[in-house]
Amino acid sequence: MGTLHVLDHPLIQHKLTHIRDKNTGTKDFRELVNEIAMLMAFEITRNLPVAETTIETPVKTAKAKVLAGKKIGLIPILRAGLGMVDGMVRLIPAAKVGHVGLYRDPKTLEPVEYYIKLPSDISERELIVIDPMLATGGSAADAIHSLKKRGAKQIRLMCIVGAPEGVKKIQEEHPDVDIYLAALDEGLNEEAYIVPGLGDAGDRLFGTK
Ligand SMILES: O=P(O)(O)OC[C@H]1O[C@H](OP(=O)(O)OP(=O)(O)O)[C@H](O)[C@@H]1O
Ligand SMILES: O=c1cc[nH]c(=O)[nH]1
Ligand SMILES: [Mg+2]
Repeated sequence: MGTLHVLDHPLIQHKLTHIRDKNTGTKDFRELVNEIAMLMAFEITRNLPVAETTIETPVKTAKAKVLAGKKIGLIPILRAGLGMVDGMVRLIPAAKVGHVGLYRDPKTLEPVEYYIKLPSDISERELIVIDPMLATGGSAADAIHSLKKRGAKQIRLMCIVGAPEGVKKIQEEHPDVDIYLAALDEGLNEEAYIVPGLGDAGDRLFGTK
């Protein structure tokens, strides 16, 4: 079963409090989502492998470390996942970005895929699927199925707020995928919104409410 990691760094938690607040407007919401994504990226790249190299500092020859791991691919789930991309590529500038367009049908709650465009070498990359919200888990589970169908082998899922229902679904359908959250909330309401959550992440990011 994939492991659930809750990244409770104080800076992440402080910023999360602001995006939960209904009085936080679009500009601040967008900036904070990017900052949280960057901090989460910092945490989840902690174990990337490094190799030793030799460089000349102005003072002497020195052994030094460089990243030596697999190449990374970021896969935002549209729309709301887009709000996390800039923050992450500032930390991982060599990452390629693939897009999976999904929306959750408000009546059936089933994800509907409307777009997919991926780097050609996804099977050689460590993929990080990103979306601020993991509610029923339907969207993320579907996106991960799509990636696997196209050859992806190594996938992690990074969301800001998750519900236990969504975590369970991913762990059941994709036991090979580790999940990273900034917070694990109480559950879902009757419209499958996360409680207490932060409302509709896409609408709050793009001002479409
Ligand atoms: O876990 P689930 O129950 O599938 O719900 C989570 C999904 O719902 C939201 O997207 P939404 O459908 O609102 O699309 P949007 O990003 O275009 O607003 C959110 O960004 C996730 O993708
Ligand atoms: O709480 C939720 C659930 C799904 N999608 C959102 O944007 N928010
Ligand atoms: Mg939405």
